[in-house]
Amino acid sequence: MAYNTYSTASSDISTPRSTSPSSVFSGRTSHTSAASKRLSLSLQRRQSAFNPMSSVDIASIEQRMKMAALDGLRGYAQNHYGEVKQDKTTEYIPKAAAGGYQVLREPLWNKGLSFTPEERVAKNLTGLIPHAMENTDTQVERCMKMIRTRQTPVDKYLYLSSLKAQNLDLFYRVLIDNVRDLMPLVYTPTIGDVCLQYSTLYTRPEALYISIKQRKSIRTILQNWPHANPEICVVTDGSRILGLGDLGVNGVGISIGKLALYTGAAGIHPERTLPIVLDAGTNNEENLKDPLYLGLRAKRPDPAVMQEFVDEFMEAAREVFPEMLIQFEDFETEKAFNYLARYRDEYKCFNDDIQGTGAVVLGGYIGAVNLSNVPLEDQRLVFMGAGSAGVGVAKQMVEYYTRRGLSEQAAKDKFWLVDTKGLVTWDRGDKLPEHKKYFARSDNNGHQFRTLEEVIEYVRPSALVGLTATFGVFTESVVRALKASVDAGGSGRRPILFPLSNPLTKAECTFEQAVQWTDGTVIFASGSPFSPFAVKSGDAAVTYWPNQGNNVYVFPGLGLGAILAKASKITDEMVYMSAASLAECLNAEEIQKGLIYPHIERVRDASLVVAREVMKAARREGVSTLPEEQWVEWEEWGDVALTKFIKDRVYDPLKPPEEEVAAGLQQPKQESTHAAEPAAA
Ligand SMILES: NC(=O)C1=CN([C@@H]2O[C@H](COP(=O)(O)OP(=O)(O)OC[C@H]3O[C@@H](n4cnc5c(N)ncnc54)[C@H](O)[C@@H]3O)[C@@H](O)[C@H]2O)C=CC1
Ligand SMILES: CC(=O)C(=O)O
Ligand SMILES: [Mg+2]
Repeated sequence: MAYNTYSTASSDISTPRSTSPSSVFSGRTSHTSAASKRLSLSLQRRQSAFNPMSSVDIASIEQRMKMAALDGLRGYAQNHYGEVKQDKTTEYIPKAAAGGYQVLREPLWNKGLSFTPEERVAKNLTGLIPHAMENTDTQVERCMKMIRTRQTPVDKYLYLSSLKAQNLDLFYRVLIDNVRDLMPLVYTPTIGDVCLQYSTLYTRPEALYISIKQRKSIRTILQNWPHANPEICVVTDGSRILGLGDLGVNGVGISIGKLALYTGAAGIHPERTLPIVLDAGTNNEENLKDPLYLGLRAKRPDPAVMQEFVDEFMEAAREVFPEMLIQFEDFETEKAFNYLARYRDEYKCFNDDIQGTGAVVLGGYIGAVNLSNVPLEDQRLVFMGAGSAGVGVAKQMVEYYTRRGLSEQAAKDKFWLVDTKGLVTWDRGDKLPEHKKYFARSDNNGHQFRTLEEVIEYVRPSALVGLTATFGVFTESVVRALKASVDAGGSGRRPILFPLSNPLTKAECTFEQAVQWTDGTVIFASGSPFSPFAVKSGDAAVTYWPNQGNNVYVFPGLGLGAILAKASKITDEMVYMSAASLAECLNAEEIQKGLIYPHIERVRDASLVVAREVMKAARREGVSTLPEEQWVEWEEWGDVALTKFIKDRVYDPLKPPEEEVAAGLQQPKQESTHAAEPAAA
């Protein structure tokens, strides 16, 4: 019978997971390998026993789904998928197969328990989900309850990851509304643990995994990505993941985590994000020995070979996705600097660890100087760690000083960089790598300073920045010496102390230590979040507020601004403006609390401001390719119009429209209802 016959072309339909048009790894290419053909045949057999729908109808559904996927028309599929005509000649046609089940399996279409009675009927969902119809708040509450019951941060991450695979809108609503609690799970510190165990935790693909062995197929791999026109890609080679070192392919977790924040913290649609890991092997012996390790079991290649691989990737990425912005993430030091220099003028790309971190720390430093009672011109900064982040931050600060009138040399002279061998000087006897030369000191009169204590005694700094990936290097004696060197200038002067390494296990010191060792005078920012710290004094308690100095305050807004401005590249001015605008983002309550970054709950507000100023910088620099008339119009209306333009484009799922809330049509908290009995099933 015709309805029992499945053509190869329609075989995908037999498994809901792989047929959803925008589910990961379904999509435009047909199965070619023998294994997938076998799988597909067995699925056909299984399905033909279960679903006697005609191959014509199935092909037509598949066609519709593919059209929906290719056009990115989610609404098309949602509105029309349930209307697929059924073959009247068949005795029993599972309606769910003609719509409902697919809708529930597709994370971008699934609305959980908030499908209306009408939708349940139209999409053949009746009975496939529990009877209750719930509003967003109730569903968010359930998720938060589930997260709280999970024992470890990794378990909580896994719950969230599973939610993300099932209902994207709900996942992002939960994340956005609970960012203080959940960002530490989807990002640092938990993402560090997830990366360490990625090969064991793996259940499903979430990224593109491009092995150096497949370098001739990079275009095909990119074309296999199921979503059209990604706007932002975070790519890593896993060689320096947070402060955890070379994790090989397991480092892909950081690309996934950063992109969750592009959506959560800046509102870039999740379908427009693309996580990639370039798998060129690993020098991590533990990974190589792990039978479950998912990456290439080989040592990393020569830098020249790696460079060719990355060259090929960049070319292919531009060819397949010409509009896509590429963020380099967590490449080890030399590669980070080399690739940035090599690609920054030719491609739309930036390096988050060098430029994003530079901007976020400068943004915080501007506020910190105001609080420190040490004038900008008197600040002296010691950096512990002279790698991609350390040098990136110091250079961004030099830019700030020169924009305030200092010569480049005078600005540079404010920085003393320290690495594992001590103060970086020209004459300390080792061959300095290229990136350290800019800040190498020559005014040390032949003296070498091997320990941080010696450097502090010599420099008498007002600020100490840690980017070493080494836990505890800011010891009590170091922090007390910093305080003493600041205090020496007069009362009320406060030390700036930024232990910025991630995850928490790599922080140079804790917040509690910083408060205690400076008698509460510290101005503090760390890479991963610490909790506020309360100290009892008599009957009262004083609460100290830490800051999180993490590039999450910059990269989402920088990326969003560059995308919306249709920038052809990322210029220094755009990066600088992300820092300068971040520094302006504090509200009165944050200033009153003595913060230097907005509360993390306001990261989306900050990203919006950063994106706007980045867009304007792109326009000034002549790299925005938006039509001139558009800019003229915005310039007439000022920031209001540009802000509205950005707001209108950000993804803010399951949020009642502002006008409805204002009109009292949507209460902040609604009672759940039960779905009315469907009129027809
Ligand atoms: N808060 C944030 O937003 C960011 C934090 N980071 C963190 O910064 C850390 C470093 O990152 P990268 O600069 O990219 O790494 P990197 O490997 O390029 O640089 C590390 C530097 O620290 C030095 N170092 C290591 N151990 C040391 C020790 N005991 N004493 C003195 N110097 C020491 C090394 O010599 C090197 O100069 C990582 O933990 C990373 O997670 C990086 C980017 C952003
Ligand atoms: C935050 C970040 O980019 C890092 O630790 O590498
Ligand atoms: Mg990073």
